[in-house]
Amino acid sequence: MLSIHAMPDAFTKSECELIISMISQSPTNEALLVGSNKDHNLRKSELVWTDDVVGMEWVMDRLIELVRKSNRDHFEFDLREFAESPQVAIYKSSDSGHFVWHSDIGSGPASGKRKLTLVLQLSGADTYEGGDLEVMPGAQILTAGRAQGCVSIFPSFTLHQVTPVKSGIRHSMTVWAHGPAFR
Ligand SMILES: O=C(O)CCC(=O)C(=O)O
Ligand SMILES: [Fe+2]
Repeated sequence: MLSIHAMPDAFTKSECELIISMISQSPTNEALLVGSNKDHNLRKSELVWTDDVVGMEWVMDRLIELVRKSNRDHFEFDLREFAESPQVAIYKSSDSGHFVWHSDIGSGPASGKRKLTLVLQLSGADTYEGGDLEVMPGAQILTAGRAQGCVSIFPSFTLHQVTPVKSGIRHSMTVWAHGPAFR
């Protein structure tokens, strides 16, 4: 099974900047972990759920198409729906934005059915330091593509983390595809 599928130019730089400016007008929520426990040692970021932002339908349409193609070509999981709003996470160096090692499969009605995780790098790679998305599909740690507009897709059970942002601000968008339990 393919561990991480990278699509380097999935979005253009100007599309990423447009998404950042659209979400920057929305109020943010403090990031909650799977199961809604708040623990800043585990995660520190702000979140915007894009279902709450008008004019984002084209983004969702594109993300669905990318997941569909990636799943057809690489994963072949039984996917049925996108049961949760995509979220934009904002990791700021001013509060050491980060997210420690975790899997995305939770115990909630939607988070328990997550099967593929898609992360889109929204910020320009040289606008922040640190903030690497690292994925551990096996014994080795892989660093996801950092280029603006790069999409990384991996099974939601895969351990991954975002290292602390040392300077600047990192924006990313995450969406999950859901389906029946693995068997
Ligand atoms: O921001 C990222 O690159 C990853 C976010 C993440 O792991 C999550 O929302 O579960
Ligand atoms: Fe995650």
